[in-house]
This record gives sequence, structure tokens and C-alpha cells, in this order.
Amino acid sequence: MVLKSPLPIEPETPGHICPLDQACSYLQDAGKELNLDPGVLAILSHPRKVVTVSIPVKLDNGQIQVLTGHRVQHSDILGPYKGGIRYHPAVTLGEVSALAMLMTWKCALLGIPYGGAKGGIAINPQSYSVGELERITRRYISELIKDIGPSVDIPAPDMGTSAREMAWMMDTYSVNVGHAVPGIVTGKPLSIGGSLGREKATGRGVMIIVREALAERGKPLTGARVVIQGFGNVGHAAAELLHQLGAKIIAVSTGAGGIFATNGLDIPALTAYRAKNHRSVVGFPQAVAISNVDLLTLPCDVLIPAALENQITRENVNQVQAEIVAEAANGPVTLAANQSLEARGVTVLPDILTNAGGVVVSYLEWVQGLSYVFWDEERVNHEMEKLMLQAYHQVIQQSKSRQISLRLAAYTLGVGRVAQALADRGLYP
Ligand SMILES: NC(=O)c1ccc[n+]([C@@H]2O[C@H](COP(=O)([O-])OP(=O)(O)OC[C@H]3O[C@@H](n4cnc5c(N)ncnc54)[C@H](OP(=O)(O)O)[C@@H]3O)[C@@H](O)[C@H]2O)c1
Ligand SMILES: N[C@@H](CCC(=O)O)C(=O)O
Repeated sequence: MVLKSPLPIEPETPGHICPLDQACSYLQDAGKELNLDPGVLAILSHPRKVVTVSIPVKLDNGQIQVLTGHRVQHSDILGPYKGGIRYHPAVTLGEVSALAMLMTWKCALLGIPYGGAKGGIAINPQSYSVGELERITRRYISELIKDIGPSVDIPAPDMGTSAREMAWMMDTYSVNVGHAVPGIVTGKPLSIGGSLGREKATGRGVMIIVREALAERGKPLTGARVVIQGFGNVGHAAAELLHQLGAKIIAVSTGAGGIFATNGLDIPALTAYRAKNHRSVVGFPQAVAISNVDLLTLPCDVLIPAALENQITRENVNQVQAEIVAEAANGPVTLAANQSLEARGVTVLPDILTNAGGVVVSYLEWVQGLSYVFWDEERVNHEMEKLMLQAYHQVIQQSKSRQISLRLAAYTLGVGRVAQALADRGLYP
């Protein structure tokens, strides 16, 4: 049996990589390694609930536009559905479904009591005014009001969303139910119960996993040559923290293009430049321009794709020269490219481990909110690092004992825990 996307969601076109097919393929590999019942795999390949809503919005010029939003709830076997909300033109139901499944394995791998979900709207947020974005966000959450809740489904930021959108979501939900419900979202501003450390948490987690992987190879972080695709919430924080530890960030990019400096970029200066340059890094002095395509194939110790999925593919994988590929984005390496990198002995640090720092601190934010006790940043970072290191060592151990790749090791741990919980709850015979 070949596990395929259970949803009739995307036309198969030549060269099109169906994200849900890919996610199902990794699930199938994990199921085979764990000798899981095909019925269990069938349950785990289906999202529990798929919600698609229309979002009518009045634009600033008076016109009405109707957008489409999705929320896919993959699994709540281990706890409330959990996952981000993405605003990006490439959002599709298939993408959101695949990302929801990844969230289930990520939370299980990290040992946090959540299931997996993801949401999204296919818009370019930069094409809308702040007022329009607020109206879109509020209407989207109003449409989802019966499907989410602080112990049901807890959204968070993802590409194109941030603490600002989380605050609008929290307010919309609270107004609808008649009282303040800070626990409805994570990644929210500190003023309404956000956590110190959440903003940089995903990048910090990436830094921790890269640091450990370099140490495992006997390589110092100081002087390591690092390339980062994407300079947003995740890519920027990873760059800043790795730079502080002495790594040389030799190239970074945003959607508008990249920059390269053979001796390493001055990240604080670049941060200030980007803030004045509409989020773009292009034109930064003491660096040369490089395309996003060429950036991925630069010789380096660590390549960190921190933007979209399907960036390292069958087409460009043979040109990738990094020794370590750290998946800060969700799904940046395709199935075929992953097989090729593994065959060449390139260490691929899988997304469900590498970028888990964000959801871990989301969990810590939720715990602080539920207990009405808020921690200092040092404690948040310490608790996050403990969980990240625990998962990292479990993945390494699983990989060594079963002689499997780090990705399969991470998947067997995540999928295995959900399958075990499914059995313990008696949800399958
Ligand atoms: N935020 C989280 O807590 C979190 C946690 C775990 C995983 N992730 C994953 O990390 C990835 C990035 O998320 P984010 O939160 O950092 O998003 P973000 O803040 O919106 O930043 C995305 C960055 O990627 C750039 N980008 C977009 N398209 C690109 C392209 N084709 N080539 C190069 N760069 C491109 C963007 O540039 P422009 O500004 O020009 O568009 C921006 O710099 C996503 O896969 C997300 O699912 C996020
Ligand atoms: N969107 C992030 C964070 C999810 C969360 O904090 O719930 C992810 O992919 O892991």
C-alpha cells in the first residue's frame, strides 16, 4: 500500500510536489520501521477535521474582496490541536494539511501535550494595509469561533503573521465569548499574557540544534560558515544567535533576493539596515548580491532554509555543498532531495526537531497563562533548551540504535508516541 494524500485537494501536475503526499510518505516510512498496523497508519494519515471558510473583507478603497481561509486539525490524540496560522500567497489546503500533520509529530517528539493543526489564508500580507489585515484576521477568527478554543485548538504565528495578529485573534475570540481568553492563542504580546522569549524561540531552538550537530561532528561553532535562506522571525533570530556565538553568517536572503560576504555579515548592522529597507536585505553595503537559487548552493558548513517548503529539490540537490542542512522552515527539503542528501552523507536536521523551539515556548506560554505565574526570560530559555536537548539526544540515540536517518528517527519517535496513545485510549482495536 502506498500512503497518499487522503484529501482530493490538489491537481497532480508534472513537477508539482504535493506536500500532503510527501508528509504521508514520511509517515509510511515511520510506520514500516515501527511495524504499525495499516489501519493505524490510515487513521494517522487523515486529518480529523478540515475547515474552509469564506472571509469577506471591505478594502480601504470600498471594494469587497472574498478570501478563503483554512484550518486543518490533524490530531488531538495527545492534547488540544496546536499550530500556526500562515498568510502567504502560496497557501493551499494541501499545504496546510501537510503542515498540520507535521505539527502532530513535532509536539509528540518534543513531549508536549498537544496535537497538531495549521491554518492559513492565501494572501500576500504586504499587499494589504494594517486596517485591512486586522479586518481579515478578525473575520477569519470569527468564522472559526466554534472550532477553536484554549483547550480545543490554539493558533500561533507562522509565516506572515506575528504577535500583532495573535492579539487581534485573542481580542476577537474574547469579545465573542464575553470574557478575556488569553489562552486562545500563543505568540501573543506580553501585555496580554505572552511569554518572554517566544519571539526568538524558534531561532534559538535552531541555534541549539545546529550547535549540537556541529559538536557531534567535532566542529566548533566559532568560525562555522552558515548560509540562511529567509530573514524573518526564524531566520533572523537564528542568524543573530549564531552570530553572537561566533559563527560566520556568510549569506542571507529574503523574498527580494540575497546577499553574500565571504568573511561573514555584520548581523546587527544588517538588522538595522533591513528595518529601514522594507524588510529586504538587498543593497546592504560590504556584501554582494546573490540570487535565492545560488544562495542554496554556496559552499558552507551549515545551510539553514528558513523560508518556504520545497526549496531543495531533485533539480538543485546535487549542487548543494553544505555539510549540514538544518530545516528551520517546515518541509524545505523534498522527499527526493532528502534521499539524495542522506545518500551523500549530508546531515539533514529534520524540521520537526530543528524548528520546534517555537511551539515549545508556545507551550511554556500556555503553561504560564494557566498557572497565572510568569517567568523571566532566563527561565523560559532554560526550560526550552532542556526540552530541545532531550528530543535531540533521543533522536540521535534512535538513529544510532536503529541505524536510520535522523529524519526517520524523529518520525518514529513522534509517530510512535501518537500511535501508542491511540492504542492506550482504545481508539482502535
Ligand atoms: N514563526 C514561528 O514560530 C515558526 C516556528 C516553526 C517553524 N516556522 C517555519 O519557519 C518558516 C519561516 O517562518 P517565519 O515565521 O520566519 O516567517 P516570516 O517571519 O514571515 O519570514 C519569512 C522570511 O522568508 C522570506 N522569504 C519568503 N519567500 C522567500 C523565498 N522564496 N526565498 C527566500 N526567502 C523568502 C521572507 O522574505 P519577505 O519578507 O521578502 O517575504 C522572510 O524574510 C516557515 O516554514 C514556518 O512554517 C515558523
Ligand atoms: N508555526 C510554528 C509554531 C506553532 C505554535 O507555536 O503553535 C510551527 O510551525 O512550529
